[in-house]
Formats: sequence, structure tokens, C-alpha cells
Amino acid sequence: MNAAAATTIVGVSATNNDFLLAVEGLTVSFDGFKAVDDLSFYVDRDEIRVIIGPNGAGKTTVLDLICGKTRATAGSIRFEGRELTKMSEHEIVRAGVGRKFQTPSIYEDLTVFENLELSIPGTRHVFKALGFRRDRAVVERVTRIAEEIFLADQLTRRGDELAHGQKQWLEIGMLLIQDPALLMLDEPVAGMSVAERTKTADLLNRITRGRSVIVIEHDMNFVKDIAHKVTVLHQGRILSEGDIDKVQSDPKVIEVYLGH
Ligand SMILES: Nc1ncnc2c1ncn2[C@@H]1O[C@H](COP(=O)(O)OP(=O)(O)OP(=O)(O)O)[C@@H](O)[C@H]1O
Repeated sequence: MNAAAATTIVGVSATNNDFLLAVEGLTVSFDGFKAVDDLSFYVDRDEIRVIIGPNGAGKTTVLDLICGKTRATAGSIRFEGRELTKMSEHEIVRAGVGRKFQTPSIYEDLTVFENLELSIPGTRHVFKALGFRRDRAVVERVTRIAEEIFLADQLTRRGDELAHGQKQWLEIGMLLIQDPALLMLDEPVAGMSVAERTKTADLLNRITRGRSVIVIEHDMNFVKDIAHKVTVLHQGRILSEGDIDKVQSDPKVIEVYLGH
């Protein structure tokens, strides 16, 4: 069911739990400036949603609001029926929301294996404990994720030895190993080669079985490869929304974004 249909059926507010994420009336003001202004959008289960828009449109701020880094001035963010605006960042992570920032933040002095292992919920303190041994389940889980992110043959390499694209994949893997129901990625292919972008599109298309992904992106070729639906932001509001063809041919979008 799409957002419009849900709104029609339930009337005023589409608090419909069919959606993985329902953002309604979301607003944040910084000293009176509304970076996000009465924004509503809905993300389906297993959907890849791409958010595009000019610089300063509010894209990163929307992700900051969803993950709890920034507090909303008004509005609601319902995720699997739970209200995120009232939860701390840690609670939001535990509820199943993973967020990757623009620059990779892996542990440079640890191996790929160790980076993934440390990201498994609950292993951080076990790792430090005397006599900790890796059990087979951990090894299998790390190996499975490493295969997904094209790093199966890089497990013993240190983070600082990886190429930029490999670091980006490792960070996606560090989120995937936590098995989030919603994964949010801010410009994941920035600085990647064309071949790496193609592999990343393949990776994102594979991982949406059982989870949804929100991606902020400027590279329209990449957007075409992954987007189920595109939301175009401008001045903190939705300028256009729909499939890539609809959005690309929308005169308003061409005027403020694509035509530049
Ligand atoms: N903590 C903050 N305090 C004050 N203003 C902020 C804050 N965070 C964001 N803004 C402002 O809100 C607006 C939206 O910023 P945001 O980073 O969300 O845009 P964006 O669409 O992600 O842009 P870009 O494509 O350049 O990353 C900008 O004008 C920015 O300066």
C-alpha cells in the first residue's frame, strides 16, 4: 500500500504498521531556520529508498533525526510501530536502525576479521575477557558477511591497508553483521571507481531481502541501479517523489537539481 492510500484509509494520520518507517510532520529548527520542514514519507519493508536533492536540502539532517543524533522540534518517526523521537541513539540502534556516515569509521589498526567481530552485538566486552576464544558461530558469521562485502580474501589485512572502496564495504559489513531492519547510508559510493560502484549497487540489491535501506546519493547512475523509489528534498520539504523516471522528468526537479 502506498502512502497516499494509507492516508486515505486511516484519515488524518497514516500510522500504518505495514510500513517499516513512517515519518510524519517531521520538523527541526536551528535558531529559527527550518532545516526539515513538516516532512512526511513512508518506507516499505524490503525497499531501497534514495533521497536526493541540492546541497543544504536537509538530507543528512533527516538521517540524523531518524538515528537520534538530532532531536526533532515536531513530528513523529515510527519504526516497526515504535516512536523513535523519544528514544536515545543507543536505543534506536538496538531497535534495529544502522547508520553509516559519509567517511568510513573503521578501526584502522585492526584486521578486517576483528573489525567485523567487534561489531557483533555483545562481543565487545567478551573480546576483552580473559581466555576469550572465537567460537565457530562467530567465525561463520564473520566469514559470511565478509563474502557479502567482497572481502572474504582480505580477512587478515589491517583496516589501514584497505583501499577506500574496501573501507566503505567493511563499514557496511560492520552494520550488516548487526542485522538491522533499516540501514541508512550517506553517500556510500563517494570516491569509488565505476567498478566499485557497480559492485556496491549489487551489494545493496542483495541485502534488501528482509531489510530496508535509505541512501543519500548524488550519482544518478547509481541511483538508477538501486532505487525502488526516490524522494527529492528541497529546503527541508519534499519537492517530488516516485520512481526514478517520474522524478527525472519532473520539471521542478530539473529546475532545482538535475538541470545544474
Ligand atoms: N546542527 C546544525 N545547526 C545549524 N544548522 C544546521 C545543523 N545541521 C544542519 N544545518 C543546516 O541545515 C541545512 C540542511 O543541511 P543538511 O546537511 O541536512 O543538507 P544536505 O541536503 O545533507 O546537504 P549536502 O548535500 O550538502 O550534504 C543546511 O543549511 C545546514 O547548514
